[in-house]
Amino acid sequence: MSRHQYIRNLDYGDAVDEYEGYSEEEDELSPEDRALMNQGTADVQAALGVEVSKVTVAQIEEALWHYYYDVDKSVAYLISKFVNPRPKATKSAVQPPNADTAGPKTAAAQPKKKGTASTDAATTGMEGLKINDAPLPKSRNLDVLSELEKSKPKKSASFVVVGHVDAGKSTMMGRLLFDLKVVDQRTVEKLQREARTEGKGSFGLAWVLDQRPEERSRGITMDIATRRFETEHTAFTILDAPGHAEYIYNMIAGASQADFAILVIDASVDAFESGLKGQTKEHSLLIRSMGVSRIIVAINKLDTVAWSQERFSEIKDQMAGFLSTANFQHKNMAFVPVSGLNGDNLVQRSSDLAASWYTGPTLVEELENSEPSARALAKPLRMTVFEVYRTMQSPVTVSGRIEAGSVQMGDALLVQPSGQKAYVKSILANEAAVDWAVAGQNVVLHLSHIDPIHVRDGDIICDPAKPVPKADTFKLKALAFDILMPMPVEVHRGRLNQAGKIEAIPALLDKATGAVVKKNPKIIKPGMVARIVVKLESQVPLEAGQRVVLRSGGQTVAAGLLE
Ligand SMILES: Nc1nc2c(ncn2[C@@H]2O[C@H](COP(=O)(O)OP(=O)(O)OP(=O)(O)O)[C@@H](O)[C@H]2O)c(=O)[nH]1
Repeated sequence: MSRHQYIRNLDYGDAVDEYEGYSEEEDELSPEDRALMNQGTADVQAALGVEVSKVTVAQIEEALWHYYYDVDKSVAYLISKFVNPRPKATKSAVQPPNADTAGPKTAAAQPKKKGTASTDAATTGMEGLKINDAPLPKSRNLDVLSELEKSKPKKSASFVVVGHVDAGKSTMMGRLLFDLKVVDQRTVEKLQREARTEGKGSFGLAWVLDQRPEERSRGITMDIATRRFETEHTAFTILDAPGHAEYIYNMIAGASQADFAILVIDASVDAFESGLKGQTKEHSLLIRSMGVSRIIVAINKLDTVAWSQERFSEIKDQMAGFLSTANFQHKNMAFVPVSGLNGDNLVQRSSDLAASWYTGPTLVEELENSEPSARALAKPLRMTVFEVYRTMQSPVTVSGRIEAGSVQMGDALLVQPSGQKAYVKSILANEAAVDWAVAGQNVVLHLSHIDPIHVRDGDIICDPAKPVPKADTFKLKALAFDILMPMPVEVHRGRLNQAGKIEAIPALLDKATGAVVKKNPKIIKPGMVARIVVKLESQVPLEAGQRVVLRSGGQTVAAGLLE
């Protein structure tokens, strides 16, 4: 049964009216939803293991309701909220991540408590259930570009953290957040204690980002973890990607939202060499194909080789050579020697005497030196939906990054591929309610006048006057990672995954100029660039300029730009 079933079956106006008259005794859920809720509660309790005593059944039900019975998301939320709560906001310049994306508000989870008839609908979130009978949100018809010009907001940038499995990506980001005081000492010590208890002593810092029980028990990242921090000049969003080959589709989703990348390399004996054959290479090629041009290479775990400058230089030289063949320009590469575990050269320069040979920028300084990609401010609105969930403000709340254009309160939007209209009730950017937001910002939109069944992770929200078209066939200018020929493939664009096939290869192209070298080649070898035609099993929102990755048999076979 669909996770949206309860919402879909409701006539929202009636639901609110009926709500007034329900008695205490009635079960607030339909039998199907009660079954889903009971099963979900049991699954969440099992996943929480020994931590289950810290969470009540009501809190579990709230989380399940909010996340449409998604057990993983509910567990991640409950852990961050009740098992390892974040510290209260400090006066530090560094801001905590967006609270609205972090999970259900208590009141939001109450809409089905039919017995509490006297409760104010606005405080229960019931108001949010009226989908088609509420008045349309009012627009102030702002000229967003001139508002932007006037407000001169802090620069915002997103970066994806990639690299071979176990290179130390999550540990480094956990440590960075700790050193920037986004995460406090008590929380880190607690995570370290818990990690030790579970025989994962070295993963305490990584658990700041890896919050799912399965991630913790396996010691690997499985999905993108998003956290936010601010420096003096920039509001950054971290997209911590999984290194494990099995979860590469989540890494692709992260890379598609990034302005630049941190590539983490394990410098310890033999680890760099095996990583280069594995995800180091694949991730570098992928992020470049996804349009990321600035790369900061964090050469990590230098504590394990006594801060050998020779090892750093050896890795730096090999990586610079490899990255330039992957089409990164030397001026867009930076190399920082670090120990993510100890915090050397992340926020503060290393105090280890053995590391004194390095006098260059720290990792954070290199982040500050990175220019976000040019924003397509004047283009029509395009926003890829990262996640859909319920909040007190709206049963259809979406988070994601505005890739092009702008959005303001009261705007009418079109959701593709469902083709349904929605309106913007309110907007959150950098945790604060705002009247408008522009390309490059990660935002939360509270939508009205749309049923949640019509909005999915990976959808595109666009301007109804200039909608993104839907298609099931597209032409791609693709870099081959493997041999290409007419064959079945999986197509990845942001969060969207679709089965399809390479239907034709009309041309082999010159890598530098894009000119046709040969018409209708039979196969394309790795490293070549070709124009290929891909057919999908169903229609999805597609337009020129989108970045797409093709995979087959568990391998990335090509990536490129829609023509
Ligand atoms: N000695 C040392 N160990 C480190 C350092 N950074 C990470 N580690 C260890 O390396 C292991 C893997 O760290 P993670 O942060 O989980 O690695 P990851 O790259 O995020 O892993 P995946 O996301 O699953 O690919 C853990 O045991 C860490 O404690 C470091 O700078 N020095």
